[in-house]
Amino acid sequence: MVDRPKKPSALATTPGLPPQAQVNISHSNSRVSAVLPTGESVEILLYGATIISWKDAKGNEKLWLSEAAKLDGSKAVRGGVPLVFPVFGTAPDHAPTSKLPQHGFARSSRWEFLGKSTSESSTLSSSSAGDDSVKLDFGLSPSNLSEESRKAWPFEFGLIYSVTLGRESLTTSLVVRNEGEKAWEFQTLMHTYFRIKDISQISITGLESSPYTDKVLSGASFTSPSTALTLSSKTDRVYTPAGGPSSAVIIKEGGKKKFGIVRDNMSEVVVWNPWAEDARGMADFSPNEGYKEMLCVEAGAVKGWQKLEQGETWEGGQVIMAAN
Ligand SMILES: O=P(O)(O)OC[C@H]1O[C@H](O)[C@H](O)[C@@H](O)[C@@H]1O
Repeated sequence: MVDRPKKPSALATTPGLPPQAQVNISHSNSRVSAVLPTGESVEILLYGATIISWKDAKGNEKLWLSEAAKLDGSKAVRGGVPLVFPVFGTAPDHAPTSKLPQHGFARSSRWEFLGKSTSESSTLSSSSAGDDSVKLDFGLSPSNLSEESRKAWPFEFGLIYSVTLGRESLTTSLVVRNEGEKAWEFQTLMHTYFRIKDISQISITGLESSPYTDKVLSGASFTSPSTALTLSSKTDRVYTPAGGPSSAVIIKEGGKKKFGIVRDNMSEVVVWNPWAEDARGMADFSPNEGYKEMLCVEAGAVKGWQKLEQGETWEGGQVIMAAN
């Protein structure tokens, strides 16, 4: 063998290049995951562009995912962050969306992965700074829909859903565009299942003195008290926070801040926990006692309808901050 004393010792790495976010496509091209150089990670199913995992640098999972969730594209995912579009729940009285299944088709259609972009920390001078965040873009258009969904909602649209993993935050944002000539209306919601330790220790602030409808009480309207919200039975409420469409909602556990949610152009916040009986009634909800370890706080635009004329665009989203 020829001796090469000056042989490069590490062809695989480029000296001087700061650490990069890693993006992987796996499970026969059906999942996209990203890991920051500091260890935070996110995993997204192309089915529904559903975020199924978000972990901090220590590997602690922030989202609740049912042990019986279907991850094979046969059913909307029970857990993580399913995306609701173009209807929240069902809307039998709204003719254009009346034929759609509960929560629409976005969570049960296969999206396209459009690619990633990264951004570095603000300490630009430091050459050792690595990627501080990674943004993954997903797209959905009529050509991705099943024939059934196409028939049920025959409008021309384009969606771009961006999931940005940061050091301490996860940002989800949606751009909705009317690509056709006819105007149409939609609702949307980011159905986040937060992982918690004990529902009895949870309090939520940011929803005080705010109008809400209670789906447990046949959609009756109320104004919430000026105190934090706690949960002790089945809860399914649609709040319009008095602080406006970008006011923060804070989830505390045992009095300590656990998550903060800041919305952009999302006027409503849905709070849902099925509690014991309904959890048992859902075939894909496991374990039965899992309702104690999850809480859905969902940012959405779900009261009334967002109307888009030809060529118009709507944009909205949320930033979720996780405390350690
Ligand atoms: O069972 P799903 O279709 O996933 O819906 C789960 C829940 O979503 C939202 O939180 C609604 O407000 C609830 O009424 C519904 O039960």
